[in-house]
Amino acid sequence: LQSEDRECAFTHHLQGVEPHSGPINELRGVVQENGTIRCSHGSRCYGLWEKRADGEVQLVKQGCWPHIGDQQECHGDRCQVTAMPSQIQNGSYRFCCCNQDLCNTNFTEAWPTADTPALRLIKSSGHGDSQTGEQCPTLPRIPCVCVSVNIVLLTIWKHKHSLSALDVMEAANSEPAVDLDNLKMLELIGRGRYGAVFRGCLNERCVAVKLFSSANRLNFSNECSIYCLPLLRQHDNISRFLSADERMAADGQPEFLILMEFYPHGSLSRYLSLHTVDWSTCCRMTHGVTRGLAFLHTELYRGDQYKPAVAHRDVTSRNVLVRADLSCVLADFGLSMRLTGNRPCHPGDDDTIAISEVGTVRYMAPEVLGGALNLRDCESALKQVDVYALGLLYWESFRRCSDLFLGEAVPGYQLAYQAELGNHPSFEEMQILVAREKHRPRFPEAWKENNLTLRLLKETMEDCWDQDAEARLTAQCAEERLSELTLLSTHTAIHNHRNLSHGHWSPQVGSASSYIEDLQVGVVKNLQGDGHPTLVTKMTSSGTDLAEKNRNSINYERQQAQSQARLSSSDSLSTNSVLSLVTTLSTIPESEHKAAVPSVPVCMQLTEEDLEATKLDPKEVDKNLRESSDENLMEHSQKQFSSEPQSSNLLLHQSLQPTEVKLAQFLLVSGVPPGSQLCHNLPKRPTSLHLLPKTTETSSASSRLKQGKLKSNHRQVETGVAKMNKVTVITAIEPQLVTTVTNNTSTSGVVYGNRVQVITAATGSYSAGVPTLVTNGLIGGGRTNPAGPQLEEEEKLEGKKLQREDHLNLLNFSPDEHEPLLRREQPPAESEPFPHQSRAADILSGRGSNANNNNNRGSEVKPESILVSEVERPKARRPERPSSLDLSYDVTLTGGGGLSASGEKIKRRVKTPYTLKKWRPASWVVSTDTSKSSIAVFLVGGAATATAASEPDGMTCF
Ligand SMILES: Nc1ncnc2c1ncn2[C@@H]1O[C@H](COP(=O)(O)OP(=O)(O)OP(=O)(O)O)[C@@H](O)[C@H]1O
Repeated sequence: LQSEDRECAFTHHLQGVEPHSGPINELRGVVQENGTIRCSHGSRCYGLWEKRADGEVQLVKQGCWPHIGDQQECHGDRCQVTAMPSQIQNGSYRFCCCNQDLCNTNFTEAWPTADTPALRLIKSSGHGDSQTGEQCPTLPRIPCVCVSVNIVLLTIWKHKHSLSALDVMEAANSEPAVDLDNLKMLELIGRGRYGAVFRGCLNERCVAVKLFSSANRLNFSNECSIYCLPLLRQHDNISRFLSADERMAADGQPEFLILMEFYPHGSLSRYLSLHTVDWSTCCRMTHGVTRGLAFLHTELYRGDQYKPAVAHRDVTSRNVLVRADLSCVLADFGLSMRLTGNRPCHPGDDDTIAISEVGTVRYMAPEVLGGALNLRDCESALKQVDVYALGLLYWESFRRCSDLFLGEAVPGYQLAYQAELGNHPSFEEMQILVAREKHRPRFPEAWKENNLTLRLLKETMEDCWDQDAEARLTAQCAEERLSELTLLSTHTAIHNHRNLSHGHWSPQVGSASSYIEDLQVGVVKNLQGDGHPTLVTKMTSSGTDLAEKNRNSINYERQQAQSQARLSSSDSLSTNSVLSLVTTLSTIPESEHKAAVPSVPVCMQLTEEDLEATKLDPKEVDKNLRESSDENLMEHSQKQFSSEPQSSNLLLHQSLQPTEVKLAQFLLVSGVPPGSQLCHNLPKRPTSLHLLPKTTETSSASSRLKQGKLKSNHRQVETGVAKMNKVTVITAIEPQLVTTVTNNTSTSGVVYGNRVQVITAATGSYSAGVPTLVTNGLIGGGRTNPAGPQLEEEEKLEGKKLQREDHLNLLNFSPDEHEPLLRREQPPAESEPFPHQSRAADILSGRGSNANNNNNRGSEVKPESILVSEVERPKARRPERPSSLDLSYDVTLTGGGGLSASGEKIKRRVKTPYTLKKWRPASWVVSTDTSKSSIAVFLVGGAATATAASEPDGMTCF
């Protein structure tokens, strides 16, 4: 039945769609001559009506409803409105969906009301057997900003972007219109790739106005449509959208505005460039961003409201805004994308091409840079891309945490990879550094100490920016990590003193994703690949009891976990049981942070033992401790932080960690040829940067494979260039800033073509004492120094790597603003190195390979012979963290012969509590005692042959 075509009543007056003219992928069907629509892919029919106060009913939209499974009532043969209208704007909208041909012609209200019979048939006009003869409206009167914006956009884009019923529903949820006639633009406060941001004033309220030129209206509309999603605007960690509008610019072109709450500290990047932060503030900031992202990624149902999962796709420290109380919100949804479960990414779609082409180059995940985004599961893939960037954002933030640099100067603010590639990294440089060389931002020397806090912090970053996208944390899990980190003291007098004396924010306790608190009790379907709703309940606490309650709550969890572990002791299930218990910790709403101030911070009451013992199965700990002794960890840490470049001629045994040696020995004993198998377990860093090694007879197949991949990259990149060209042209007609700065006032002019609009205003608290804007460099190219004055200090210390970059000290101007989303020069000749290779190679070899990278836990280099054998084989997926999370490492071979993790595996990983993960050995753990061990080692490809008929080819299980 799912694949059956359904004929539905169709009304799409807003778009003026003619029969047969609607693209099938937008309308979800083909419009018929008789005005109906034939829906494909098993879509259902839907209808949306507006019922006015005077009782008049007007049809808004009818058509195909592709969101099967989202609404139970879609299975009926009649279009029944089951959601109480009070949930929707003014109680005036009626939505229903159904699964019979033309069942959406009329609707019935399926709830009893005082003045209507339980099932009162309400007629709508337009199709089929109209009972009341009311005329279909050609344009609904929907009194909300989002819809008016969307209507404007609809007329502009006609067939390009349609307003779905869901859009209208979501729009109906929005706030009443704001009258923008009284809006005054006071000061330019920032500029991004898609527009300029002004501080403005509306009815004496300070607002931020984001101005998009007509060329960037797609971003504008996308941002609006995301802000208009149900539930989004209620979230604490999503920037607050107020209104949107279109107006005519001086050049006669339309321009678009988004009105937002004004965040006095500006972006996180700006704040960090001007201030250091203490541990608790830093945790709070990063936790807020993570919480916002986790919420964004989550598909949510509440009553009749549905919020799809959304990928941000441009997570950067510039797209996080800082409130006056230093809490943070996620902003800038111009590139965001809905990832509803029913939204497939078909390879080859326009959509699909766009999927892999966006973002800020600096923050692009290796799979995006390498053109290897997994489009088969784009929902997970895009979330993973966001989490990668989140890891970089953590690094930027905690590097400014004064409590992590006791007794020494806190390093100046740096963007991720700024030390390596400066202010304007090119796509190629990023590709070499991040995708090929697996380089990650370097942890400061001061973090070398392996105390618990630092270890957890570093692991959290590493687990976010893991090279293997599927091995990354989910945003929900990252949020849990941040919650746990918040509990930890940095073991410093400064930190303790601050907590005691200020105590303005008590650490949030609990590992359950706390964004749900805002929604009270909700059914959440939020995990990648996890179709099971999770019921989350809210627990609150307040006042001085808070700390004790938190502690009790944790102890309670510990007891539960331990007793559970006792019950199921010997098999891997015990671990899973512990995991599930651990993930249901109670939570405390952030809104209570301000009020509930424990006299002694929770983090000071908890000892390290408390935290470590809390959630661990003692047997698991014992086992892991044996394999992962402190010495091992220390050794690992030393390797991580070794700044000495390592020789490329190291012998194999020198490049292996003890556990890897164990594995080697084990494999030798098992009769597996080490040369062919071990390389999978070795770090993948090549000794040189030959990205396109010359093909040999023996490696032609794999070389072709690689070339094919590169070709595909080029195709995508070229599209990116085309897009950028558009943007570049547009930039010329965008307002250009002319600013002079005096002590306390700023006079700014905005150039619209040849017209200059001068705005003078007291800069107020926002820019007081801060050189927010100086004489503009934009007209001449607009390159900026995002990092502020501190950076320059550090640049000198950083071996003058950044001196090549021009710095103009415009804090609010994106360093990447004039960079393409993707930019690529001519593809190099096959045998030549990449144009920027030498720079990246210099960085990597001169300073030693990145020691932080969790993917490089072993040695930095590998013997040439192993390199060759790696080139000769298709690259196998590196098994991730076998000892902790994936105790039954569940892998399947895809049709193409590559490995893919199963949904089960992802699910388990997603739910892995940190405390178990942190005990994982630095590398492999192999036990030959199969009766006691729940660990399986899989060797993939090469000489190993399957030992059982059930095992896939090329994979041997020991
Ligand atoms: N609501 C706001 N309140 C205060 N400052 C803001 C607000 N929105 C944006 N800004 C400032 O304006 C700058 C530019 O923002 P914008 O979102 O246009 O660009 P961006 O995020 O820096 O770059 P891009 O759009 O290319 O990602 C931000 O970095 C921030 O400093």
